Parts: sequence; C-alpha cells; structure tokens
Amino acid sequence: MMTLQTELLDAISWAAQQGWTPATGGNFSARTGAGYLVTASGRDKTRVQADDLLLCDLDGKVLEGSGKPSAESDLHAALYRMDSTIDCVLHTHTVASTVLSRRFPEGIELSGFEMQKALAGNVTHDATIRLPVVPNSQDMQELAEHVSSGWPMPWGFLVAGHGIYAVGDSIASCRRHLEAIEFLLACVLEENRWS
Ligand SMILES: CSCCC(=O)C(=O)COP(=O)(O)O
Ligand SMILES: [Zn+2]
Repeated sequence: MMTLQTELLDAISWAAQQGWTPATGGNFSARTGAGYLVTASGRDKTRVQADDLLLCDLDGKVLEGSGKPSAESDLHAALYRMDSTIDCVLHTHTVASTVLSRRFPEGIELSGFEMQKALAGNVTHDATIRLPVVPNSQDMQELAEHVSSGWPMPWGFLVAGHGIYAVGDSIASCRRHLEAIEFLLACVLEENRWS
C-alpha cells in the first residue's frame, strides 16, 4: 500500500510530466495527522524526492524537514484551516489557466462539457457551472482572504495570471479535479481561438 508521502510524490511527478510545472512553478500538499506535507520552495518538480517535502502544522510552521516551504505554503495552510474536508491541494502553472484567468477575471463559465461530471457534485453535461478566479497577490494572507470570501469552491479556483489551485477530499480526487479543470480550460481556450 502507498504511503501518503509516496502518493503525493507520485501526484507531483505526474503533474510535472504533463508539463504543468514549468520553471519550478507549482506547489503540492496533502493533509496529515499533524498538519500537512508540502513541497519545498524552488524545487524542480520533475525530480522531487522525499526530502523535497516538509511537514508543517496548520499555522504553516515547519515541524520537520529542511529548506524553505513553498512560497505559497501559507495559502495551503489557510485552505486546510478553512475547510476540514480538504485533504489535498495541487497547484500548477498552465498556459490555459494563465491566459483564461487574465481574460475572465470574474470567473470562467462551463456548460455542455461531459467532463464537467469529473468535478464532484456534477452528474450531467447539461448544466452551467463556474470556475472561480481570484486576483493574484504575493501576500498569502490577502490571497487567502480573496479565496475565503468566495468559499465554498468545491473543486478549486484559478488565480489570475498565475494558475490552478485544485482541492479534493483525497489525493486521488484532487488529481481528478486538476486534470478535469485543465482539460476543460484547454477546451475553452481552443473555442475562444475560433470565435
Ligand atoms: C517559478 S513560478 C513563481 C512561484 C510560484 O508561483 C510557484 O508556484 C512556485 O513557488 P514555490 O515557492 O512553491 O517553488
Ligand atoms: Zn504558483
């Protein structure tokens, strides 16, 4: 059986192999009994190993591991504090999420896509749902306030000009949300090229 650490490392390698973590972009975490495991800052996500993960408490304080936690670790901490059902947070930098979050700062409407059913709580393509977009900030407290004012966001959100934050109640469901969001955004980006 996979440990939480192995499962998180596997999810990071998978995301990196998709090309979703260019130039060390992206950060990744999973809740543990003591707090959460999170990637260290500035690491090449195509080569992560066990010592690239730090254990933090829910205030973002490092309990175990060396190096600095992700620059966005305090946002991960805020998400775990905000919603006890979140057990995993996966953040990527992709072209579709970066471009569309700048183009549609009020949120991205999705309608008629079968893939919407991969997002928890959706059972049909025949519905209009919205992926929230929050303004970017280098201040994680400010970013967390933007997110909390729009909560609940059951699959995650985009940060404008920055990327995707997917959430889930397990690493597997978070991976599914991340992959579905990225697929849906790629479709919207393609449609916008034709209109
Ligand atoms: C190199 S992209 C800018 C920082 C960022 O947005 C990111 O996701 C990676 O930061 P970290 O400190 O987690 O490596
Ligand atoms: Zn980032």
